[in-house]
Amino acid sequence: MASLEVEGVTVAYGGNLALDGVGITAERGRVTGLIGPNGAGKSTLFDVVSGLRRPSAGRVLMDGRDVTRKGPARRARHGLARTFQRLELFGRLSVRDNLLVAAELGPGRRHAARLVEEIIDRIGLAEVADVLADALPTGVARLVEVGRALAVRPTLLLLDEPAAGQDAGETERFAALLRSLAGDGTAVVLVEHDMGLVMSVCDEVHVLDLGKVIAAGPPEAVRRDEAVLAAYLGES
Ligand SMILES: Nc1ncnc2c1ncn2[C@@H]1O[C@H](COP(=O)(O)OP(=O)(O)OP(=O)(O)O)[C@@H](O)[C@H]1O
Repeated sequence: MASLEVEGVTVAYGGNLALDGVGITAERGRVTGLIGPNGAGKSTLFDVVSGLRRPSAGRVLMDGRDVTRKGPARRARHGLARTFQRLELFGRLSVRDNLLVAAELGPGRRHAARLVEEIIDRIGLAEVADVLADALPTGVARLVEVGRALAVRPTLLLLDEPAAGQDAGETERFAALLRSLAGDGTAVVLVEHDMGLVMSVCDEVHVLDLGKVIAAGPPEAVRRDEAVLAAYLGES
């Protein structure tokens, strides 16, 4: 059973259809890419999956259970965590405390301090653990967001442009982290504009354009798909 199933999801902003009958799935142990030109509907789909926006049609299932009418807190308790395209860290807290706040809310709360140190090691944040989040370069702040999402021990992890602002070395380490999270059995869904990263880490890619899924499959098939090439060529 898929960790995440989205079926026929439609969202309109006024008269503009941001999502039009969208269906995607994500499995545990796999990295699923969600790509598409600017304005395709990727962040809106994350909002629907995480419970921040109610679709006008369609369903969201987590581990086979219909959560379409459940709020974000219920979905989080069921194992969902996400990061945001716009950074949402507590700027006046250190990196360690940002992680701790999340860990104390999650299923690992009784061992929160230890869990946080494990995440700091795993993501390579030891050097900045005591730095205030406001003082971090964007690429590092995005890693801290990922760390904060991990602090609730998610089974379904939605990452919205996590590699933006990272240099080539950071992106390479980040790719290894994504593979290792999938290796732990997490279902990772990745929205990302860095095509090199998407193509190298994803097991499967779904392509959105103007609110519709125009292609889905293994990265090497999707990158040759004519509808996908046309959608990206049309991007100004
Ligand atoms: N709050 C909103 N009110 C009205 N329209 C919105 C709102 N949020 C998004 N939209 C519109 O919905 C469509 C999908 O936007 P969305 O942000 O989901 O796309 P995206 O694929 O995440 O884009 P990007 O890659 O630029 O982040 C776009 O046409 C956008 O202008």
